[in-house]
Amino acid sequence: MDVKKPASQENLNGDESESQISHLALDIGGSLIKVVYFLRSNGSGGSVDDSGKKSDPVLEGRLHFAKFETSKINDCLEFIRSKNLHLAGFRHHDASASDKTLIKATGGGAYKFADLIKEKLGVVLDKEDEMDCLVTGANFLLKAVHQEAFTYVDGQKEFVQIDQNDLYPYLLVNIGSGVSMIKVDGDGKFERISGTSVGGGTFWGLGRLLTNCKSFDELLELSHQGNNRVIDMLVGDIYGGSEYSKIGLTSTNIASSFGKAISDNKELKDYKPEDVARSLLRMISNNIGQISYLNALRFGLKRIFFAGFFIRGHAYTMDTISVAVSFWSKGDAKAMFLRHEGFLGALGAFVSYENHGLGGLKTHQSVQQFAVSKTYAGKKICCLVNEDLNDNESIDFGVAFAA
Ligand SMILES: Nc1ncnc2c1ncn2[C@@H]1O[C@H](COP(=O)(O)OP(=O)(O)O)[C@@H](O)[C@H]1O
Ligand SMILES: CC(C)(COP(=O)(O)O)[C@@H](O)C(=O)NCCC(=O)O
Repeated sequence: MDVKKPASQENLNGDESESQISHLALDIGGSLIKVVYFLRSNGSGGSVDDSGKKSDPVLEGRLHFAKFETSKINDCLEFIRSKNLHLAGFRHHDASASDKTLIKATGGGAYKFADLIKEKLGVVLDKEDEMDCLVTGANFLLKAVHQEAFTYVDGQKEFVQIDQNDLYPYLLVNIGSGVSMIKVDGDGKFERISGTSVGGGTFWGLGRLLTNCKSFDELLELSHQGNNRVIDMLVGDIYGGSEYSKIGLTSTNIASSFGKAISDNKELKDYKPEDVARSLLRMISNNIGQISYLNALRFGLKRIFFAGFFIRGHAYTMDTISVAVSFWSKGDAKAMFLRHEGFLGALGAFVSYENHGLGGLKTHQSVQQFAVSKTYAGKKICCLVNEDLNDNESIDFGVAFAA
């Protein structure tokens, strides 16, 4: 596709000045809309010539992350409009009117809400395949961002050093509303090998019905305080307090999630919402961990990276998934998590701007000791991330406009 200069460099009047805005990418999922946008630092980069090429190849700035509930898409569109981010797209050569500004977008909502977004923001969504974007985003993070992946064992988070020459193959498990399991063999080389509809949407949907929680965070917080043993039937409950060691089950292993509810002669109201939330979270996390391991086993994959906003960096979720993977693999396989867990698709869509000649990505960091220099998608990327990144709000970045 031929590209004119970025629309962001024309007629901006809003919050973010013309000199600051670069690209915007969206991932509109079943539950959440993920927004990634780049704001360049004041004064960074050089001038843009008539053909849209930058004389200085690198713009320095920050990559920002935001998310909104998909059901509140209007809030998201208002956010984009208030920051004038919608002007940060690109245009076809033949575009004559402003409604031809294109914004990279992925996820089912890129189809579902295309007309609404065109009507409200006057931009056209340039759709990228969701699985492509998840893999591109994962590879990008794993290769270019320092301390992105970590294990979570016995309450301890440990960052994993990624050896770029020994990254593939791996299993990517994206736990969004539903769950996709993707075998990744390289940049752009992958196969979606499995999935399950019992995912984040199930936890939030069932949890809402069972506990009357008003928000996902409330449900998660509630689960933190609960005790699943009140509702789950343990091996010991069946075996009179004993373990069933012959088949590797301890007395405290869950024999049947929610199983106690069949014999307790209780109504839902007799259970504490926190115990229900805990059992539900454990059941779903455990199930995903187990299915993931079985799929890893099918293809002999040792590394499993879990992503998606279901995880939310939540200790109990990560612990349950880790234990499930470790239990079923007898310690052979390891669950790993990503700091930017929910933004893989949006990052993948962002990275795809470079396929249109609109700026290869160069990430870079100002703290020299954490500098890494990677080849990503055939391009050299130097990446640095602020060590003070604590709530995944931004990464220091450089964007190079195509030569
Ligand atoms: N604020 C939130 N509102 C709703 N769901 C949330 C929230 N935070 C985390 N979640 C969880 O994350 C899931 C969505 O994850 P995500 O990776 O964004 O998938 P999708 O692309 O399907 O929206 C939800 O189903 C829910 O389990
Ligand atoms: C259809 C989806 C790819 C959509 O992605 P999402 O919005 O859930 O992130 C995902 O929900 C999924 O993989 N569901 C599982 C379907 C299945 O394999 O049974």
